[in-house]
Amino acid sequence: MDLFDNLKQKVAGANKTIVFPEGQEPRIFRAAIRLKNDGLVVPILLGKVDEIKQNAENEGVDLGDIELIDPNTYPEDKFAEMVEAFVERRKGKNTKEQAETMLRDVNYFGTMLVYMDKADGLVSGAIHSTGDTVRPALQIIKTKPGVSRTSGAFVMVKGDERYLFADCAININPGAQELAEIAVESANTAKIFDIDPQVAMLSFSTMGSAKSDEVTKVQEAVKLAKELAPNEKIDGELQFDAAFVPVVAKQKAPESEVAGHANVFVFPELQSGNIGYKIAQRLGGFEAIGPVLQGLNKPVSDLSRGSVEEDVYKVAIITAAQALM
Ligand SMILES: CC(C)(COP(=O)(O)OP(=O)(O)OC[C@H]1O[C@@H](n2cnc3c(N)ncnc32)[C@H](O)[C@@H]1OP(=O)(O)O)[C@@H](O)C(=O)NCCC(=O)NCCS
Ligand SMILES: CC(=O)OP(=O)(O)O
Repeated sequence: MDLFDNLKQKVAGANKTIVFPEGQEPRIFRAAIRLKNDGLVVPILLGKVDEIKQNAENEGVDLGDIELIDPNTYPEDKFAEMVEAFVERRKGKNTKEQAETMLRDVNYFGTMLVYMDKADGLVSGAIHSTGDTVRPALQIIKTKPGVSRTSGAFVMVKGDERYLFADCAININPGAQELAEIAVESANTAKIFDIDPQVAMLSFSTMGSAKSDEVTKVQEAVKLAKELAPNEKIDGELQFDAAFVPVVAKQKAPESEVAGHANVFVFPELQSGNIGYKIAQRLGGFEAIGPVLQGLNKPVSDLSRGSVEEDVYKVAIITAAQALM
């Protein structure tokens, strides 16, 4: 079955509420209306209500009874409750005065709706940078027990081919422990997409063919990942060709059970991860859906600012599916 038909079946009728902080943006409200009409999620749009309505009218879109919330005109008693919950969660890191300012920001406000169980997930980043989109989630939603760093995965789709790439979005230069966690979380994320994970930890070296601190980091991460998840198929360090091409794998890594047929690719740091996914997308013709944030207590998804309505639609479906887990 098509990947998204399968995910749609999972979320249909579950009525998961997804908050979209960039409600005035046509790609967002168009996707939100489709998601609502298709019975896949219950959307909430944030922003200046008049602006959202005007933009929708300009685009010839009927918003119907979709919920619109402006953080600046949110009822005072509810806002005070949110401020209190935020200050409590931040445990002395932000004052009440800071909270009152921060929570007028749509990303902080939307993230608090998720934290306070008024929404099941959040999708943002069509206009905002990744930092502005995810920082509230890192500070408020936080990582699950046993996970120290959240990371961002893309599901890469072309025809029947599907792969998972990570971390393409968050950790600029992860250490070995963080990289190991990214590998384990990526294996878990792959299962959402019915990928039976075979995780390759990528490098410019295959099984010791080069020596450098960068390679040693990946080797250590492989060892730690195998200890963290002994039942997962995780191996490395592998160059991409050794990870992906059976004939190259035979030559470079004949002992590896992952080499030659990896489907989850863990990049050694963010430069290669972000560049790598965009090359596969723009030159390789793969659809890149994400980044899906892994390892958070509740689902929050970033979008590339280059995303189109269809990407928003699909990322929201994934976010709703994560909320069901
Ligand atoms: C994600 C990112 C914005 C966080 O940077 P930052 O806000 O400067 O982070 P800080 O170190 O100030 O940490 C802010 C909070 O987030 C937490 N945090 C930071 N990175 C985290 C991670 N990967 N996982 C979990 N928590 C994290 C910190 O612990 C801190 O929490 P606290 O306020 O409760 O103490 C930064 O790592 C970044 O810019 N990454 C690259 C994003 C990007 O441009 N990607 C390419 C496009 S997708
Ligand atoms: C994921 C990503 O690269 O996001 P953006 O294109 O918005 O920087």
